Amino acid sequence: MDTPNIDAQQKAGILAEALPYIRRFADKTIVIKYGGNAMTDPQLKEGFAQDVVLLKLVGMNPVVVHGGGPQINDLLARVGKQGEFVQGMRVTDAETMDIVEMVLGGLVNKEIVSLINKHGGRAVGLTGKDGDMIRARKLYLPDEQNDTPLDIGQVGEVADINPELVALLDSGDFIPVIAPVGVGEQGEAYNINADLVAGKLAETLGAEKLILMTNTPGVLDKQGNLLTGLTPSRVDELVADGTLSGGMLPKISSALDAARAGVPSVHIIDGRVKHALLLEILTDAGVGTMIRAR
Ligand SMILES: Nc1ncnc2c1ncn2[C@@H]1O[C@H](COP(=O)(O)OP(=O)(O)O)[C@@H](O)[C@H]1O
Ligand SMILES: CC(=O)N[C@@H](CCC(=O)OP(=O)(O)O)C(=O)O
Repeated sequence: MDTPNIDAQQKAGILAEALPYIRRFADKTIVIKYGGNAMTDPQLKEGFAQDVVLLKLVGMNPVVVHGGGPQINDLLARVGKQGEFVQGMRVTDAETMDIVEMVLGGLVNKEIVSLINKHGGRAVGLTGKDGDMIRARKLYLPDEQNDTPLDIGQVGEVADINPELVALLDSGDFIPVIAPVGVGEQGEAYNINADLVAGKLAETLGAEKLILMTNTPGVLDKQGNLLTGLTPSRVDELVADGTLSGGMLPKISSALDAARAGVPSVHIIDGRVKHALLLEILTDAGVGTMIRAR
């Protein structure tokens, strides 16, 4: 009889170790935010799609919300415009909004859908306009120097999410892939930061986990060391002393809101690590930063 080599035995052992996690998360919803910065390497993108398909096949309900900030910047540059951000949010005039919608709802969304489907999943791509799913209102940013809030154009915050469409897709074994474009009362489009959509969606769907995949090992302190766990008071300190800035601001705020709203586990992880999703969900190897409600 052939003795399986150690490599195969190790693989079998690893698969067996995943069993308790598979049982624990069966039928549970996992909202995965796939950041534009984490989707640069073709091999990593393939790995991401494989992981999502695997999670679905073992009985979980992965729901993907994607970003696409760098991809929007690329198309803006091609039409001679430079992306501008305030407090981690893109200043969005009418022309920029068209490009945001084209890139997020078109290029990026369909690329992720195709990748998942190539690996045997049944992904369906949507924006928040589909089925009137993500209703938005205009977002005004606080201005520290002034009492008047800042107007950064067609940028929205989530007013309300209708979970019916996602539930319908889940029940049909489809994998929803959602672009963060919201719809206003008059049918107008709003550009919403993808972290905010993912957090609200996790809350609305009663998700078991919210995973925000980005391009850093997690939240880092001033010296660049990984902070593996964060409480709201620690986050306040890190914002106040400037340790958290740019795109990390909406991310952490969305993560905290979701944790406080009862999402049991909220993580910011490094999407540049191969199979980061499987490591996070199916092993003890904690990767990244866990955000706690208290
Ligand atoms: N303390 C911090 N720890 C980690 N990243 C930080 C921190 N402060 C700011 N950042 C920035 O936040 C970025 C992640 O946010 P963002 O660029 O919006 O990525 P994504 O496309 O994944 O949403 C990091 O690449 C980093 O430049
Ligand atoms: C208002 C706002 O900033 N919207 C984002 C939406 C995309 C996004 O969030 O992409 P990442 O996750 O890759 O950063 C933007 O226009 O870049």
